[in-house]
Amino acid sequence: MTIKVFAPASIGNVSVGFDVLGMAVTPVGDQLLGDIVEISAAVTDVSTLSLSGEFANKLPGDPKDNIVWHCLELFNKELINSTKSVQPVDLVLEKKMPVGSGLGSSACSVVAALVALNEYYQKPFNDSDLLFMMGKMEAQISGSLHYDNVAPCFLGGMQLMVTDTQVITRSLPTFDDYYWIMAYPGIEMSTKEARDALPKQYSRQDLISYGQTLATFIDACYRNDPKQAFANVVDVVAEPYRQSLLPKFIETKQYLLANGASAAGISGSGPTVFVVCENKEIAEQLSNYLTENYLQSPTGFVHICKADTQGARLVS
Ligand SMILES: Nc1ncnc2c1ncn2[C@@H]1O[C@H](COP(=O)(O)OP(=O)(O)O)[C@@H](O)[C@H]1O
Ligand SMILES: N[C@@H](CCOP(=O)(O)O)C(=O)O
Repeated sequence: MTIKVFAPASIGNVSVGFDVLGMAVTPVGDQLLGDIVEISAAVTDVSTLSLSGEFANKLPGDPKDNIVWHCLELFNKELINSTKSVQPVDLVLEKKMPVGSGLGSSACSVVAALVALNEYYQKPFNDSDLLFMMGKMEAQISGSLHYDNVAPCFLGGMQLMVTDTQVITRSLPTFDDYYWIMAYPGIEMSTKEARDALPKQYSRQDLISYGQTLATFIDACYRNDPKQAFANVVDVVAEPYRQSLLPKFIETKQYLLANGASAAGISGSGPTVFVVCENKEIAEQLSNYLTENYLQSPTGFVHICKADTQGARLVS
């Protein structure tokens, strides 16, 4: 029996909710933007991990340093803790997501691996157990615990991290008519380094702005008021300190907002930019602009996306 799980790209923070808001995205059409993990019974009596896909060559040379391998180790430990027996498995990671891209690349691998393992063992763990494990793995990679990529990648849609540690995340209504452009310029930005660039403390004014814009955004989501929601996609926590690390970001954002974008910002820790568009025509125009002006290497790409409402899923 072979099981294959796909886990989608996501926008960490969505600008207005640093570390507490994230949204999964999927390109319009039938392309899959995310990672795939395949699992089957091991051919020998030891587990293995092999890699394929466009960005496999960007991952650590030793598969045991891969986050997917760490997921296997954690999952096995949890199985043993719940007195279940562990079997050797062969894992294959199809690394379709660029690393250090701001598209939740490590989250895609973590989520696909843990969901595939859970399916293989016929669901010994529930969604909360899995989410805890996903958070642990993401923290190991980025240096601190944040669920804003793993939660939407796993569950789909827009997710708000809540203070109840048993619940962790709640789904928010998304604006289904809107398009989200994802423009990855083809350069790397380490999440850990981008987190280190942030101040340790913020002013009272920033604190008030953060609370007010996030609260207004959530209120607008529930009232289905896209104009108010997207007017509040403002980042006082990360963007002011990260934008200078991202070549062409400042002038690109200015152009996008002056030419029809409802909102734009850094996806996760960058360098990917996300752009919210109220219709397909604007999305196509701005996506052409980004292709011509924001891409900086041949591995860059631009996708017109919608919110991915499914999250991690079995694929054939
Ligand atoms: N399967 C994997 N997917 C992505 N990164 C991985 C994986 N396994 C190990 N890594 C390492 O984890 C780090 C991920 O970097 P990070 O900046 O957090 O990426 P991203 O923001 O795209 O998730 C890199 O050093 C990368 O080599
Ligand atoms: N909230 C995190 C999100 C990081 O997302 P990634 O896609 O860059 O890993 C942050 O902004 O540091």
